[in-house]
Amino acid sequence: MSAETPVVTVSGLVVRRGRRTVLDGLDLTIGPGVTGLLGPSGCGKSTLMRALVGVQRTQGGAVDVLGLPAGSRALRERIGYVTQAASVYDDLTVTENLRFFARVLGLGRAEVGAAVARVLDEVDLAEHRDALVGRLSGGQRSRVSLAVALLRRPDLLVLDEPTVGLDPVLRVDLWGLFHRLADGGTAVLVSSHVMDEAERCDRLLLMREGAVIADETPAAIKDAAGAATVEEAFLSLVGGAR
Ligand SMILES: Nc1ncnc2c1ncn2[C@@H]1O[C@H](COP(=O)(O)OP(=O)(O)OP(=O)(O)O)[C@@H](O)[C@H]1O
Repeated sequence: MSAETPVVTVSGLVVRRGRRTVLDGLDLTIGPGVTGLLGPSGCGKSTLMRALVGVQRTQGGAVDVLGLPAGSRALRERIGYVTQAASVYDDLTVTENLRFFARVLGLGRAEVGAAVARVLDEVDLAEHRDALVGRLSGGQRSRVSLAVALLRRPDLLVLDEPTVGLDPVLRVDLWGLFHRLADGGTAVLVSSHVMDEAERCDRLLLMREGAVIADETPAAIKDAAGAATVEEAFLSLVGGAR
């Protein structure tokens, strides 16, 4: 996929959840590399991610992913999605979890061993392969969920706040991993409400109340606002929008 081809195109997206219009005519594109989706709690990041992976009912507009409408069957194996909720089994080992999910995801018996070995290596968990997931640290558990999402070598990886609750060292490790995956050709979309993580993204989408208020590299966002940090830039953009 060329650098110019958007991996995701969202046009005029409207999503209501309950009585609230969470996204009201949202337009954006997402390209290759690591894109950060940042904004305050409740601004609609998870809702947008759900729409991209095709699990969110929408009331208008269009979402295209890898050239297909979001939710298309053909996209299932091309998108990896890690939610905030734990999705792996505590009473199974890392390898048992991965082998189980590999089969659920439809990998052939002959492919499972190689796929499990590859993802263990990618998320740097090979030495914990026989540990029960329930005995792992928070950061290691997040990496098991991530490993599950990598089993099918996704073209797009959607990660909803993957660094929540992790200590700074683990967060840095995880961002290193996102960039390695992006270098390998997987477009990575990561949400966070921690503004200092923004600096680690190739590109940022800053959201506020269901709208994108900036869509640029971290450096360009800071330059435009004359700010030293993305957090300062965000606050100045929010101030300007009032
Ligand atoms: N199941 C639901 N039913 C009704 N409203 C919902 C539901 N889930 C979320 N919302 C509302 O939709 C809005 C956007 O929520 P969303 O989870 O997309 O935000 P977010 O930016 O991901 O927040 P956070 O950073 O806290 O995860 C919020 O106002 C929330 O209250």
